[in-house]
Amino acid sequence: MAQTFGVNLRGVIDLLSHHLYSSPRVYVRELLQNAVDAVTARGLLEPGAPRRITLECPEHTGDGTLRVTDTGIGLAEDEVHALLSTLGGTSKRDELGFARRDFLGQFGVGLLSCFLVADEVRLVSRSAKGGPAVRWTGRNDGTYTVQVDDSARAEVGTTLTLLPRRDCDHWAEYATVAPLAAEFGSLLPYEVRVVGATDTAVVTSGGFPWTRVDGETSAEHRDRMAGYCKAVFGFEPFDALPLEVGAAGLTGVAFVLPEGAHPGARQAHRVYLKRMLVGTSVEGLLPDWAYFVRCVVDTSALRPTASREALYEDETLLAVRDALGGRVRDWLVRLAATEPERAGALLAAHHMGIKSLALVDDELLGLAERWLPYETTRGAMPLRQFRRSHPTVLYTPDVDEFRQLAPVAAAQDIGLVNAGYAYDTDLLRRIADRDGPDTARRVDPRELLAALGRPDAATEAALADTVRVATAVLHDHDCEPTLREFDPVSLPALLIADADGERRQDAEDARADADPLWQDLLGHLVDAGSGAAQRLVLNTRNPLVARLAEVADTALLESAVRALYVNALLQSHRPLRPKDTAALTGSFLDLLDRAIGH
Ligand SMILES: Nc1ncnc2c1ncn2[C@@H]1O[C@H](COP(=O)(O)OP(=O)(O)OP(=O)(O)O)[C@@H](O)[C@H]1O
Repeated sequence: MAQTFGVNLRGVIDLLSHHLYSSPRVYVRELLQNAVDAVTARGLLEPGAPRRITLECPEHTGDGTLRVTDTGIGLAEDEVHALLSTLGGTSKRDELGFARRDFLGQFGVGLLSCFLVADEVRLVSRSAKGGPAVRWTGRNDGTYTVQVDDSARAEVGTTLTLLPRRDCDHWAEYATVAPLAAEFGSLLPYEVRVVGATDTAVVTSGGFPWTRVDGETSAEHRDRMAGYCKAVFGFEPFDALPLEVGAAGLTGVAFVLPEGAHPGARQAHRVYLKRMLVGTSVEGLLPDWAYFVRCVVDTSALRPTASREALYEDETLLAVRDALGGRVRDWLVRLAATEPERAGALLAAHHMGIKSLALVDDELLGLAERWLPYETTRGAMPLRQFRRSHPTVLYTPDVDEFRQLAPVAAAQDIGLVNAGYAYDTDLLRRIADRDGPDTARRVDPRELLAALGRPDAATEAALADTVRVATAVLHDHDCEPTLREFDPVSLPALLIADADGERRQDAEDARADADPLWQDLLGHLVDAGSGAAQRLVLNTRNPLVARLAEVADTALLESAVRALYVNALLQSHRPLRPKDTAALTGSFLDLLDRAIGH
């Protein structure tokens, strides 16, 4: 025979009330939510019925309790059993179990959050549908009592009384409840009042703060939005974009951060669901690339998680994310067309997000190309500008390589772009895909070598010995010397990597460490290649290099070549291998020894 699960009520109540929600503060939200739903339900039945919700704090009630009264639909005795006394019992789903559009609640567990702060909850209610008033008392051990008592309450509606636990008194105080009610409920459609000893706060304000009010000029609206953003997020926005996604019943405003937000920064949006605050740092409302935008929205179609503190990642949320991302993107494109200066400043401030979007969006690719500055041998400038004087954009995919090649390229009048930062190389590849392979190309260091002039025969002859010694010394470092004359004169030597040679060198290094089986195979690879992995290009225009021709002492020549090699290697920012470090130390000490003399 099939048996049903036994349920330990106290355990379930503890689980739901203490572990579903992140903080006891949410009990205020759940109370407001039930009261709002009850008022809404009554309004559907009796359009002219009063719509009031009042929270009376212990300072006012005088007996240590918090009292929440609403003029809502109330509950009859059978409903009290079916809804209040049943976990998961809710009046807010339709026959098929779907959450009904007009209501905030849907899970039938919210009332349990009262047990976060109270041991006992008392309810007195009179239903708008008729019948006598009824009393219900629930305790955190999972027991409850129901009593029909027609004298308990004359008017239709519900009063809920919380007896705070001894250690939770502060959760019921006016100083806590009034700000919490304001935070969660300021946009609710009915008047919510919090009463303390002498103060009364009406926490609801009517319309959405982002809706333009009658008679407000667009400049006034903009100023008001800037003030609202400052109050909510703490920054002066670069701009405020109205948001509207009809299909998701969404309205709101998106604020663009003024400068350099970090791309890894968490998106933190303020989300209201049917006018009740879900959370102040809800994620996933915008695509990742829009990390520089913060939204405040109200929506009726997105689904909250049961704790009501985050959004459920479903198809609707995906569609909303797409729609809002599209809105931000269109705004960017329009800004670039109408206010190019401002757009340029914004794009420069948020270039990471824009670049990541430009990888998949042609229009943004155009904006990135027109506005985002790149480091080039002609100074910092957008690619569009660079392309005007360089039909083919030569770029290095590596910052270190750029640092090393740029001075030489600039002196030879070769334009070079540093595409070593995030997304840059991919963007240049996209531009080449769009406009043709000749538009942008990774520079091959060897083509730079080809652009450097050969020294005259006399210079070559004078340095023949130097080259011979250098060839022997550099062999150990898988490097070959070459003589060229180039600017800048101050640069004695340039180290250029040869991709084929590098691969061969890697294989050779691997062979040294590999077991015999692999050594053979790697040996084939090593032998198949030709040429060294690197080339040390000695600049014959440099006075130091020129003077090497006069050095007769071979040992000194060797140290000088080693020193030039290591110096060029350091400038290329490539890692030093143990033999390079040894060359650095050896040549330095030898030259020092010679400089000091005997
Ligand atoms: N102030 C009230 N007036 C009338 N009915 C109420 C009131 N508070 C609670 N109820 C009834 O008790 C039911 C259970 O409330 P509870 O807060 O536990 O869940 P819910 O609001 O339906 O869903 P959720 O878990 O999403 O809040 C409600 O569906 C509602 O029918």
